[in-house]
Amino acid sequence: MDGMTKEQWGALQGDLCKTVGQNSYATWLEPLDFEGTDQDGVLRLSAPTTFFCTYVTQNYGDLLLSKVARLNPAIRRIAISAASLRKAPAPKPATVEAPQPAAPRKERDLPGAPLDARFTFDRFIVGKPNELAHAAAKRVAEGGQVTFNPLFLYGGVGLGKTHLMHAIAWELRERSPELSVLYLSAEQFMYRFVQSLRERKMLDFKEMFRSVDILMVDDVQFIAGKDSTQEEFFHTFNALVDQNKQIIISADRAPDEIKDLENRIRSRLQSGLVVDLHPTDYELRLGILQSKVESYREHYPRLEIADGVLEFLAHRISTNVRVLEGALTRLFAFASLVGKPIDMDLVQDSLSDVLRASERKISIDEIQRKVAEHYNIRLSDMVGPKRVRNFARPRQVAMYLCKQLTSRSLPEIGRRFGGRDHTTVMHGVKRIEELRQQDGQIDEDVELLRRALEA
Ligand SMILES: Nc1ncnc2c1ncn2[C@@H]1O[C@H](COP(=O)(O)OP(=O)(O)OP(=O)(O)O)[C@@H](O)[C@H]1O
Repeated sequence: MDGMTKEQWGALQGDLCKTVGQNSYATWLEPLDFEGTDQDGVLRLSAPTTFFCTYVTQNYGDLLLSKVARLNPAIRRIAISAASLRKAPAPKPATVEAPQPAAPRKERDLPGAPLDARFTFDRFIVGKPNELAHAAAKRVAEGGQVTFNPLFLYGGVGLGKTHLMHAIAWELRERSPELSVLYLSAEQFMYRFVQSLRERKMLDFKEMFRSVDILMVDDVQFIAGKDSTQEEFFHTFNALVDQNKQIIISADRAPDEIKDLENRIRSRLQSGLVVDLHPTDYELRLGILQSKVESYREHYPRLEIADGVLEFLAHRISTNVRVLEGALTRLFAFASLVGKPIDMDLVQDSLSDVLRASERKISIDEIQRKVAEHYNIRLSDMVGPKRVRNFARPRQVAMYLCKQLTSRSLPEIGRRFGGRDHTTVMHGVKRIEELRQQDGQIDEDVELLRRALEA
């Protein structure tokens, strides 16, 4: 059997990304370079650093080997070495070995997608924005009589739809191993369907989909505009509902907002329970970060996180949870690579791109106006020279919020406050930080203003 080619390695990338998720892929797998294969079935990869090699081998070695071996059974081992050391004498590459002889892989007979081991209910943090979706998912996972069919979960990118679906599947598998649970994406459904048409195996396809006890289809918006796939999906759907089998669907929007979806499918999708995952709020983001830190401790037991770092990330990265997780992964990796604690300096160094991309578009003007309004003072007094307490305190609050909510530098903020020096801004920011600890009223004011500005 021939060795693996660079093209084959390239062709695996999409699949790897899907399996481990965009962030982990971009952090750990995308930087791997294909180096070649040896006669004795060793696939050689290189990574940027030694730490990287060890980390990837320990955490992704088995996954890589199983994917590679499936594509090319001649590969029995993967060796990852650091690119910078490759030419140096004999650094032992981190390796992962296939069991000898390779145990025959037990293929599942259902064509579902693999479930992510991390996506369980235990690891799903519940907050106001997702409590309804979580409760509905939990109810379905408890099995028993089918009460709402289908369960339709929807929400924006990275808010936990796939996590909840996998969690349902894990729990059902554990509670009722006899049930056949099929989880797949709408894209895979279409792929199977087209393949069966091409291979003239439609009967097998229909039989297989109609024989499952629980069908879960992720990202159903994908079939919009794909007429024959919709048609087949509709029949599958009806057949299962008729047999009182549970269906769980997810999408990035509500059924009536999915364009190019046949009306009969739309109304079918709406006929059960439709629940949405709302955008995360600060408390939920902080909870998720705290729980992720706990799970990272297994890999990085000695890393310290300075006070305020998680709070800062939860404030600043509000787009989606995936980005939040990616930021934390990068911070931990960076800190352990450079051997430094995780503090605000490290955050600024290692996450500048993420922070820029997720920066709120809150302007200094807006902050000044809101704060002046809140304290009932004129805008001109906020930026004017008067130093009386009535103006100075709101001015400091506004400076503090400018520092927290925009990426403007201290000198720039100073200029916008009537040409003040950056040390004045720094002093103002510090003062408010102290007052927030000592004075409940100020703390409440600042929090209220922050929420109003972010709303
Ligand atoms: N409430 C939560 N608690 C813990 N982790 C969460 C939570 N919500 C989302 N996540 C994590 O965020 C990441 C993205 O979630 P997931 O893949 O489920 O998003 P999605 O809604 O399916 O997004 P997409 O629309 O891109 O498919 C996952 O790693 C998931 O574990």
